[in-house]
Amino acid sequence: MKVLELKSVETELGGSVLLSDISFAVEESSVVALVGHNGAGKSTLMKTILGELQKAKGEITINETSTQDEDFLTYKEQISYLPEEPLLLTELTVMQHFQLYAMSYGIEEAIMEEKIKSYTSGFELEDKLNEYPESLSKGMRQKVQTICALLPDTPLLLIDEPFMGLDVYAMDYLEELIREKAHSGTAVLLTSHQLERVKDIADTYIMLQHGEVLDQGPISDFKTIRRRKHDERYKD
Ligand SMILES: Nc1ncnc2c1ncn2[C@@H]1O[C@H](COP(=O)(O)OP(=O)(O)OP(=O)(O)O)[C@@H](O)[C@H]1O
Repeated sequence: MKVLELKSVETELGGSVLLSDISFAVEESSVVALVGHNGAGKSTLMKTILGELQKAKGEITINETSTQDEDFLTYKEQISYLPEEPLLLTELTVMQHFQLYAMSYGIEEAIMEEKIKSYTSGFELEDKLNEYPESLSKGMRQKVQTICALLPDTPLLLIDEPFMGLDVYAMDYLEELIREKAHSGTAVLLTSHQLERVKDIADTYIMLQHGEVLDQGPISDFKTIRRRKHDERYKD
């Protein structure tokens, strides 16, 4: 099933077209990597899917029925999002952030507690539950935001630069969690510049350039394309 489908989506901001004619689908239980140079439009596309940026044209549908234009609340409830930069609230502790996310997605208390225990142990944050964001390191804040996004079991998980600021152990653990999510049915769309890591977890890729889809296909093709470009550059 197509958990996310975009048809000819266009996004404008301040009179300039940032995305044009974007069409693709993300299937259930799959991981799709959104790749491209700085400024290619990856974060803009994530924000357009979330509805933080309003699309000028096209259609975005979740689970083949819920369109962004018709019932935005139902549409939005089916998405969990990990932003590129942590958006933590200064007045809430780490635990209160988790509770806030769990409550807003209606997660049962026992399930929430079990997940928090498991994720905080995996990310080595068990002793930080009563701390405020200002007393955490950048990587720890990123881990807190990551756990918030992983708590709900939504059909679609959007992750913008998941590995940024994480140490290698946390990156490996997150990679494992993303695989688990996909295995249990979640459709994952992630952006990353860590191409070596991405090619191990993604099933397919979408390459953006200047706000347009330059290329898309199975991740095995992406490896070949990259190798060919690398070989061409160094053949002399
Ligand atoms: N608030 C904004 N107002 C105007 N233009 C913007 C705004 N945000 C982004 N852009 C422009 O949109 C284009 C795409 O930016 P975007 O942040 O989506 O790129 P990206 O692929 O996520 O890049 P990176 O890899 O650096 O994170 C860029 O040309 C950028 O200058």
